[in-house]
Amino acid sequence: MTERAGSGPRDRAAAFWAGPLPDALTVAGASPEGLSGQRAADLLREHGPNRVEVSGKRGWRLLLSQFTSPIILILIAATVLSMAVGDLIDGAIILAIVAASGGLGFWQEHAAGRAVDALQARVRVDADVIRDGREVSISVDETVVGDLVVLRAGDVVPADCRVVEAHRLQVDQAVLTGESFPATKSTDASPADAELTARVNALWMGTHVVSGTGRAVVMRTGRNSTFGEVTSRVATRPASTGFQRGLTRFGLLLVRIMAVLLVGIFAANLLMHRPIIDSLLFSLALAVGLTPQMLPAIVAVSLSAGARAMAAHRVIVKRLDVIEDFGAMTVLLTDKTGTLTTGTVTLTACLSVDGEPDDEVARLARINAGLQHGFPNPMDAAIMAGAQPADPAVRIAEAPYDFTRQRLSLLARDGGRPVLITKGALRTVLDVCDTARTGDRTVPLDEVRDRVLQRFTALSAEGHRVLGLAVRTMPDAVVASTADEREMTLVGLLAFHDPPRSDAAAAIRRLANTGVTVRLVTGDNRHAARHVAAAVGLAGEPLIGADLAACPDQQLPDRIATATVFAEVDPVQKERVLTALRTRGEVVGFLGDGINDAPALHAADVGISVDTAVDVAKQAAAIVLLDKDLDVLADGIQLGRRTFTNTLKYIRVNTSASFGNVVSMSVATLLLPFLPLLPRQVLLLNFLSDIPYTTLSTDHADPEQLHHPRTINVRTIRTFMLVYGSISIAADLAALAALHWWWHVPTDVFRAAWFIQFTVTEIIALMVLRTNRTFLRSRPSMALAGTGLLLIAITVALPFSPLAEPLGLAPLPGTVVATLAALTIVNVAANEFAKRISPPDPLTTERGGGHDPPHVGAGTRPGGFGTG
Ligand SMILES: Nc1ncnc2c1ncn2[C@@H]1O[C@H](COP(=O)(O)OP(=O)(O)OP(=O)(O)O)[C@@H](O)[C@H]1O
Ligand SMILES: [Mg+2]
Repeated sequence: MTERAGSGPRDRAAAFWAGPLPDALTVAGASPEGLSGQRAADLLREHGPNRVEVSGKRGWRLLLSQFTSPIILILIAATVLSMAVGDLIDGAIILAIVAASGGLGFWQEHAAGRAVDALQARVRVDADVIRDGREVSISVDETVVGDLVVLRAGDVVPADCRVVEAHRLQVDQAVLTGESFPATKSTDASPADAELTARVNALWMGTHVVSGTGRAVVMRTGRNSTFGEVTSRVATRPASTGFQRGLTRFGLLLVRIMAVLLVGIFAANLLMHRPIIDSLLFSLALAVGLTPQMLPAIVAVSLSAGARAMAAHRVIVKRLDVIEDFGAMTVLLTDKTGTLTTGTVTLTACLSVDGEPDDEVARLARINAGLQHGFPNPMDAAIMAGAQPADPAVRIAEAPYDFTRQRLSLLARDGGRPVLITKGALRTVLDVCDTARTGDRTVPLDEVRDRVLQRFTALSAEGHRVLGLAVRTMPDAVVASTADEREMTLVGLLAFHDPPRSDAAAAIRRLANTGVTVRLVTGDNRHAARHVAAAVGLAGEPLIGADLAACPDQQLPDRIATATVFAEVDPVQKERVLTALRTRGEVVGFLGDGINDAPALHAADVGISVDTAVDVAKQAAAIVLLDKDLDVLADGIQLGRRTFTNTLKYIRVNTSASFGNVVSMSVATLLLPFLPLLPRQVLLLNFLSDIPYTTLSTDHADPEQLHHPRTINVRTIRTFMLVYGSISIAADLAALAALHWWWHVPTDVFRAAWFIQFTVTEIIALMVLRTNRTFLRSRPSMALAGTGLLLIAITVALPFSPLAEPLGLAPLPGTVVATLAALTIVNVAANEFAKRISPPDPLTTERGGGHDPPHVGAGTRPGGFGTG
């Protein structure tokens, strides 16, 4: 990646990885002692928060965006043109209605955005920096150029930094580079023209520390960072969630229909020698009626309402657009420790190779756990719990724990000589041992191997987590590397207890009852995995990491089809399992809290973490649970489905009544000697019928609508459109026939009557088609019913009001009112009848056999872009 020339801070910090460190510190205005709190505060005020701002238009930009759709722009231009040639009043009315519609959308979206900002502030991702000479935790947003950042495993790299100090610092850069193996960082200089991956002394915003420790100085923040640059360059990337992709396809469908109608109606009107400007405005007004221009506001409002409802259950939604995918989730893949188990690990036994309790094993374990400098973890904490005052052993060096090797080695001076003490998953410890200590003797490992494995299996099957412990004396050693983990002597086993959560089984059953299957994926061994799985009601033989590794990508989806438990997997395999499930057409949620869960959290449709998780997991997650409680997940899923169901109601009105109205008007232009409605009436109708949508997010859903995972399905929308659109059109044309050919009403009465007719069909679509039940048996929310009635009242009153004159409406005679009322009853009956044959909400879950369009975007996850 090459740096673009420019000016300002970007330019000064360009190629900050090249050249001597002191120069870089000067450019950043940093010192090895960190910034003062005052200076940092000044910088923050001057340059703004360290944020990339992926989306979220606010203020003026949001307001403007309500008017920037091409069709609205053309309409405004045409109106201004009509005003120029004389029709001032008419034009002004049109502009007023367009402004009011835009204002309504803006107000809705704005309020929704504000509410969500407040919620999201409840989950904070921290950075540790040196301020005024002391280490403090601040929000990642508050880091400024020049800050000295302290980094440990599990930390998020808050901005682009230059390394000042590194101890076996390993960083996962997959977010930027896609490479799944961690990169080693050091203070070594990099050439100015080095590739991104070759800049060993640079750290990038958005990446995270996998192991080791270090310090680094912030060189670029926010949008000046490489991550910010990449993100803004791909700002127009395709919608990321399944639901968003569905909406996009629905939008395209409408645009296509609209284009045909627009041209058709305009041409027809011209052929019938109607005034050009009027015909143009009429066609444009119809086109506006067909574009679901309230959709962004509806979606924003219902998502924010959903997020607020979830917050009441202590579930914080960080990325709003996943709410619907949350409701669509078919598989929940979960980590073991702390989610299915209580996460409070206790050390229950330190055993010799012969299976006897052994103090020496306990002592060695404490040296290993107590002197390690890697990240804090429950196993080491359990070993140290209640430990005696410090052992005389002295730390020399360490080969820190990593998730692939699954071992932790500590080199210590114990009784005068350097000893390498290694503990880890038994399987991986045995790999590096060739002898074992039994009694006072050291014997070849093979002599005891079977006995050890039997004991290990028995302990694991009882639900213990078992580690192996091995030693090797290393005279004169001053460093420890993973290569030293060889020719070791097994000295014993450590058994830990971490009981399954008592509520897990019930929570899993509840999820299963609502169509979500839970699958377990863990780094722990197969026996322990099997035990915990059985305890929480998940059956099945575990599939092992080694089996996964041997399976090529193309065969993986079939291989994992029936597996419920995955054991002995490393972080990369967690992600592979997840991706394979998505390829199968599943909508996959991933629940995890460790550094090793970050890749899978990124790759999931719905990444879920907990507030106590490491920072990187919290950052990667789209949803954060404030309590480690599986039951709230089921609640959250219900809310996601309700949000989805309500959004679908809007789409349904749009595709039946609104769409039907447009077709009816197009047909009417051919049948009538005059325009069926004036352009301003079409726009007003459109504006007024938006009013009930402002309360749609409060609506109730029927229990059966929440019972299964839901996804948007363009095919069923098309069927729906055909059936219910036709009914609506038939009703409109029946009204037309009665008004024009039977009653022979004058033009303005006709328009007033049709205006009411159209509103009524929209209300029917909203109230009748919101449920598969008979409409009287499904109660709408008070707010929705209220705004619906308000809309009818306004529409019926309009022709009798002083506004009737400028709007071109006239009062209706009683006979016409009676006809419309009768038609309405027939219309409702027809819709109810159609519901028996073709339910408006088919409640199906679309799950393709791996080739289904909803998942073609599997590779384009947020954050998953290449180096460009
Ligand atoms: N601090 C440690 N020292 C030595 N070995 C460890 C340590 N932590 C974990 N291990 C070993 O590595 C294995 C994998 O643990 P890891 O935390 O990577 O898996 P995980 O998938 O997060 O597990 P879980 O599902 O239980 O959360 C453990 O079962 C254990 O054998
Ligand atoms: Mg874990």
